[in-house]
Amino acid sequence: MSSKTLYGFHAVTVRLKTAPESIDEIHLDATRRDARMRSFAERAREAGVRVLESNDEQLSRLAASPRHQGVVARVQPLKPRHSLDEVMEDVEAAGIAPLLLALDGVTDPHNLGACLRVADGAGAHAVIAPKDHAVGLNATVAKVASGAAETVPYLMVTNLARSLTEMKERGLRIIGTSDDAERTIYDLDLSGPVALVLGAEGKGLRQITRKTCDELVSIPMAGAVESLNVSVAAGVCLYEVLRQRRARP
Ligand SMILES: C[S@@+](CC[C@H](N)C(=O)[O-])C[C@H]1O[C@@H](n2cnc3c(N)ncnc32)[C@H](O)[C@@H]1O
Repeated sequence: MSSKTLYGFHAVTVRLKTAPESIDEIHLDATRRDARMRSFAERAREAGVRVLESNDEQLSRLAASPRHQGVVARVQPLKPRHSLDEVMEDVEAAGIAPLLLALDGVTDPHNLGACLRVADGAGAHAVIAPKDHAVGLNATVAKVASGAAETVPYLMVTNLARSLTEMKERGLRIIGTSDDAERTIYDLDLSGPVALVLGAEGKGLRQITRKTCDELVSIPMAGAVESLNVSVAAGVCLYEVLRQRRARP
């Protein structure tokens, strides 16, 4: 298996915590010797990972980005993410209501990274996207996700509408989001099994996706702009689910 690069303090820390055996080596900026960096290097060595010192230029080259925060790791790709079946089995075994986030064609790696980060924060069990119309996991996504690309399964499916229908058959309520919907996310009881569906940056939800949803809801917009960034909208909706579930355990 060929190695790939992971960079950024949080992204590499999470990989070190969850799958240290997948890290070939970690390159650290030799000029950054603060306590956080020293303890990070110590943890990596304790986990049996080779730690090398590099300069800023080498790190930028390795990461193919100047935003490496002094930490670049060469890692083996993790085993392919779980299938929807595996995710649902885990969730059902844990006896909790599933919370999934479907992204209908998000193409910007920063948006996907931010969606994964907020999905992790709100306790979502997976993020689902169509294979053909969406950005895959890459180094930018992993960096922006701050470790969440390692913790939240990102399932790329052949046919999103079919996968949403399968979720429906498993008892999930499929809630699409669109700024033109009459009901708002605050009008729904979200304590049961739920999949939230968000649309692409420019086009929003595709027609076929809209039709597959059980209902469509909006997030109220009190100012002049019509819509929110997709990751912000994901945050509002996911945290409304979390708020309701915490209020009604
Ligand atoms: C930038 S918006 C796309 C706007 C696009 N012009 C449209 O027609 O939907 C990306 C996605 O974020 C979600 N979103 C953004 N603002 C929203 C709002 N006020 N209410 C509901 N969903 C919203 C929707 O899922 C939307 O498809």
